[in-house]
Amino acid sequence: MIKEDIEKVVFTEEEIRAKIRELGQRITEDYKDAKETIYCVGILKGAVVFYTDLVREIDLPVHFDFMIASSYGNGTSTSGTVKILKDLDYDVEGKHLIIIEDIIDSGTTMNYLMKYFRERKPKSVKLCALLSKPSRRTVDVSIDYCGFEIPDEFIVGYGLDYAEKYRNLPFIGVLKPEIYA
Ligand SMILES: O=P(O)(O)OC[C@H]1O[C@H](OP(=O)(O)OP(=O)(O)O)[C@H](O)[C@@H]1O
Ligand code: HPA
Ligand SMILES: [Mg+2]
Repeated sequence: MIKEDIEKVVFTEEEIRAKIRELGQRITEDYKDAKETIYCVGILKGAVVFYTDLVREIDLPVHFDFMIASSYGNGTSTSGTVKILKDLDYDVEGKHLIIIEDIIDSGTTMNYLMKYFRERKPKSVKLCALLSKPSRRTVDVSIDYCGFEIPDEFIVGYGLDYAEKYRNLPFIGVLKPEIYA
C-alpha cells in the first residue's frame, strides 16, 4: 500500500478541498467581467490533479490547454534545465491566461515558463499555484493565487511525485526517510 510509505500528512483531502474552493471563488470574482476568453493552462504532469479540481470551482466559461514541462527527473532537487515536452495547442495572443501549477519550489520552472508565456502576447497572465516553498527560491516568481506556503520539505501526493510514484495519493505528505535510501 502506498500510504504506508508516508511519514506524516501535511494537508488532508478536506484541507485541500477547502483551499481549492477558496481559490476558485477568488478567480471567479476577479474575472467575472472579463471580455476575452480565459485559458486555464495546466503544467503537466504535477498539476493534473489540482487542475481538474480547481477548474470545477471556477464558475465562468474557460478553455483548457496544457503544457508538459519537466526539470526534476527522479531526484528531489531541480536539474536546473526545463524541458518543454508539449507546447500550448492554441494561439493565446490577446487572451487571459491563468497558469495552474502544483508547486513553486526553486522557481526555475515557472520563471522560465512565465517569460515564454509573455512572449506570446496574452492580454494578461496570472499564476495560480497550490503550494509554494519560499525558502527554496533561487529565482523570482510572483504568485497571484497561492494555496499554501510550506517549509523546505520534499512532499508527495495530489499530483506531486517522487520518481513518478505517489501522484495518486489523495492527500499531501512527507515520505519516510528510508524511501530515499
Ligand atoms: O520551482 P521548481 O524548482 O522548478 O519546481 C517546481 C516544478 O517541479 C515539478 O515538476 P517536475 O519537473 O518534477 O515534473 P512533473 O510536473 O512531471 O512532476 C513541479 O510539478 C513543478 O513543475
Ligand atoms: O517537494 C516537491 N515534491 C515533489 N515534486 C516537487 N517538485 C518541486 N518540489 C517538489
Ligand atoms: Mg511540474
